Amino acid sequence: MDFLQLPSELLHLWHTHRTEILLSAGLLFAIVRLAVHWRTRRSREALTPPVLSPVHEKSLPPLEQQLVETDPYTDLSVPRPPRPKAGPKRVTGNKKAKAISTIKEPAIDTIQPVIFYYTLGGTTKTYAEQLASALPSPSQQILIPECLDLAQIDYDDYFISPPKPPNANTAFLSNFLAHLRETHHDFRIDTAPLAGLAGYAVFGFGDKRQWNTEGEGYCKDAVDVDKWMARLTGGKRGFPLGQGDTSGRGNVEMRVREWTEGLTGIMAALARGEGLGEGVKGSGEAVESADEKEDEEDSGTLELEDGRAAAIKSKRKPNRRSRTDDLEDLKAPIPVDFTTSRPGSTTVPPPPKAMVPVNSPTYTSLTKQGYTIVGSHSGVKICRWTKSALRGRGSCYKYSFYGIASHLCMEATPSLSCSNKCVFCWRHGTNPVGTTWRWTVDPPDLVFAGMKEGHYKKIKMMRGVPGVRAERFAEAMQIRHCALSLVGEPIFYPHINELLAMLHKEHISSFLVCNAQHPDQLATLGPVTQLYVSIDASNKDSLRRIDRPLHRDFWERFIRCMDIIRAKRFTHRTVFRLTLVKGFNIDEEAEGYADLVARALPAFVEVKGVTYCGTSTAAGAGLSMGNVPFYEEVQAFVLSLEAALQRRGLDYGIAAEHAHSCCILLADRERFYKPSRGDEDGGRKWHTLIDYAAFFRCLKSGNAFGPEDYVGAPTPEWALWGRGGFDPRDERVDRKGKPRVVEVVQ
Ligand SMILES: Cc1cc2nc3c(=O)[nH]c(=O)nc-3n(C[C@H](O)[C@H](O)[C@H](O)COP(=O)(O)O)c2cc1C
Ligand code: SF4
Repeated sequence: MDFLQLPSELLHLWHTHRTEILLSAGLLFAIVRLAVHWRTRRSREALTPPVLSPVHEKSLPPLEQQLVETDPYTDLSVPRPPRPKAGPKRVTGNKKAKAISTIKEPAIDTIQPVIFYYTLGGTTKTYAEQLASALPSPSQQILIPECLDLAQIDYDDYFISPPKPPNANTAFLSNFLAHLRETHHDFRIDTAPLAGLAGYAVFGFGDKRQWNTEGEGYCKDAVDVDKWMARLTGGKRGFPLGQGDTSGRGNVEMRVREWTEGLTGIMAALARGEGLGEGVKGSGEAVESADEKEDEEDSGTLELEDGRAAAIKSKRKPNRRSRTDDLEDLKAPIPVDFTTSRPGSTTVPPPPKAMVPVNSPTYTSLTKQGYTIVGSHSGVKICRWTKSALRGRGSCYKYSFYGIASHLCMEATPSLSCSNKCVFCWRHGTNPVGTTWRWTVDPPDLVFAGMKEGHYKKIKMMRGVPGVRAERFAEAMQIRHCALSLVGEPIFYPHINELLAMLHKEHISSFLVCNAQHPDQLATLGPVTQLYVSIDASNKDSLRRIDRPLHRDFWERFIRCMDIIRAKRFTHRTVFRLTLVKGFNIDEEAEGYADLVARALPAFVEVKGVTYCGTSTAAGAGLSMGNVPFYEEVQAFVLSLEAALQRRGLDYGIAAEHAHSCCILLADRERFYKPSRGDEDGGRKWHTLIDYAAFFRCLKSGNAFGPEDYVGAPTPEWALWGRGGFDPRDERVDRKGKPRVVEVVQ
């Protein structure tokens, strides 16, 4: 063969045989290759024909027919419409978003699973063989799995690329990785030459005694193989990377089982013709997307170039109102009190209607923002921290303060409607408002079931996202915490107590946030794991300016709520949540906040810098980036609040911080700074974590109980005031997904 023709020959060969290269995956560990036979049965040749087998150029469809958009929801079995005849160029419709991959997936007829492994000591081989026998029993669609030792095969037969591996054992793996990398970068070969595969998944075995965290190299090669396979397949990650610790300290058998079950599920879905399912494809991009732009309860902070942290919400384009905007929204800014009807009024209230009707602009808008609307008035959405935790990149501040693992947390609300129009709320123009419940009411079991369904569906969509770990993914399929906040006012929902009881019955903890505008509902609220009340200002004028409440008697309602919180302090774990907005509610208000604390005596006071939402409503309220406090300013405020409390004889101390979220926690020292249970001589420590199991035990007992009965382990060292609050076991990344050094806030 003319050497100069080699590149074009290789390219030619690739285009001829790409369709026969079926499933792949695996390494060190195991990559599952699912071979694909075309529905047309035109080319039922050998899986990996010899490199120099005859080329039938015309048997390939034209290249453009292989190109489709990478819409995970695209039904790939639907044929493309015929190309229109050539004519004058006409530009119609919207510009399409850039697709991740442009290679058409074939309709799957049969699946040939192939397990590749690489082993030094034999462990991986044993697991690979176990996996082969655990996969679905062979059928017409799923064939007997092949188990291949990467040291024995020719890469070119499976992972197209020129270099051959040497025989040396230890160098083998890095050669394999180099092979994958070179294939990806080889200009003669498509950047995603394995895109014809049905999918792949990788499992790595590591040893945590020596390589404790991923940062230190735990399962490093598997992480790399997973990344390269994502690129070579154009994002065909079938299941998140699995990892097993063979040191004897981790439950490796369980990890393998979870991963195998996940893989089996995907293969079954492929066999049913559902492809890799709904979700975001593993992009395998060099810069992985850590840039979650959507809004969520605790949107993160941006680190500024000078090292300072500020709670900044990425700027979003203001929502343009359509002419058909929901009437609720148009009414919203006008403070109308529906609760105090004039005596003798003859107005007949209109019949109840759905709060968020399916065909309303509000529904469309919320859905576009990523909310799943449940029934007619509830919503669920996975927050960015849940996504971040699934990828081992850190949980929200509630993990540092109270032990909430974000990947186990569901963020939901049973009432999308609220009675305030807070200036910093990023849902303006989308959520309905009102002062009384005047909508149809969905039963709590429907609300609960819908929330769970919506949440799990969204979690499943994370399956192919780069960096998601199989272990966390499997754990996330069991909700453990529920943050009832999101948008709206949860205690507005007439069956809130029943809903809470349903959560607790399934051992899902509840954090409920209310806006201190519904004293009657607050007074009758049943058990909640942690009860928050938003304290957005320390005096009437400031509250009016910030929260823009719809109730005329908003201040009286607020004060009544303070007294109820005080009365509940021995039955509920109460928390004041302060959101600091520079120029609105910080300056000289520490004394006012201290008075409110003295009145309500909450167990905890969380102080958080506002996140800027950049909406027109916020701008209209005079809010700009200048209103976002720097972390140093939040720190200074907390110190002055602590001093103001001390002056009132209140023993609150600064317990913990999460600098990344611009959030600091004060706690009642008398109740939560004490020796650990069973270690009375160990000295006093902050105990802000929650013992969730104890909470459910208390509930089950049927006896009266209080916050002291479910105090958890001491607050972790890294979360204490002055330590920053980022779990060192998680990898910290910047917005481009690059590793970042954790800085300590002094
Ligand atoms: C030469 C060598 C290098 C290793 N490097 C890593 C590593 O970088 N990260 C890790 O988590 N484990 C590492 N390990 C531990 C292995 O991944 C672990 O012991 C695994 O169970 C070995 O599987 P095997 O018996 O199939 O070879 C290494 C082991 C050997 C022998
Ligand atoms: S508590 Fe849950 S919903 Fe709230 S930020 Fe944390 S993970 Fe997200």
